[in-house]
Amino acid sequence: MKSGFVVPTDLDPIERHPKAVGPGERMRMHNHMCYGCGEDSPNGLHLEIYAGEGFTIRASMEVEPHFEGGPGVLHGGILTTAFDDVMGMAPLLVGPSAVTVHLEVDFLRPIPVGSTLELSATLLGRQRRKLYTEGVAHIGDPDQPVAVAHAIFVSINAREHFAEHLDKSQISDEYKQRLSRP
Ligand SMILES: CCCCCCCCCCCC(=O)SCCNC(=O)CCNC(=O)[C@H](O)C(C)(C)COP(=O)(O)OP(=O)(O)OC[C@H]1O[C@@H](n2cnc3c(N)ncnc32)[C@H](O)[C@@H]1OP(=O)(O)O
Repeated sequence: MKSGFVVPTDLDPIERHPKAVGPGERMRMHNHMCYGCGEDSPNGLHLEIYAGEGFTIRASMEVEPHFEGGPGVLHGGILTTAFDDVMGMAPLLVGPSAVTVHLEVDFLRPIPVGSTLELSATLLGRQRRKLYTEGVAHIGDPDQPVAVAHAIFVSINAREHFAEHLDKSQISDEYKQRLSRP
């Protein structure tokens, strides 16, 4: 497999945040209108995302007919979105809100409509504000991945990062209230 993703060798130590969701528990929804995991997003993926052991995250996704790209198979962009969201939860195990700055996917096998896609993500390490993650997807045999992803997230101050665009949110009032809390 080819990949341009390089994890630095001089990583900062990481430890699970004391307030992070425990292994086996569902990750707290960061935005109920999120296209990936928001339960109120009308056309979203509705991913249910769980914390795993250590620095891992997992989720399942039913490959619905309206996720089709090529005939009978999952659209690659939908898979990429699912990876983005599941891997984007990994930084929350160690604390910070973080946004994607880089995401790459190796598509290994077609994923048929009607299958159940199992996604997992691992936080590989941290260097300053950068959080390095790996994602794996399979549809049955965990030893036969159908796709592998690598991404870098950068931690942010959510209040400052989203301030300029908050008015465009479908739930701007809720967010203004949330982000104004000390
Ligand atoms: C409400 C809760 C939500 C919680 C969210 C929970 C889950 C959400 C899941 C979905 C996630 C998304 O889709 S997020 C949406 C898509 N992403 C975005 O919109 C992000 C757009 N980008 C940005 O706004 C900006 O690039 C920032 C703020 C992330 C970073 O800008 P900055 O603050 O000026 O920082 P900067 O110095 O440039 O970068 C910091 C470090 O990252 C490195 N870096 C920067 N870009 C890259 C890159 N493309 N590839 C590699 N490395 C990079 C820099 O070299 C530097 O490393 P060094 O000098 O330390 O070595």
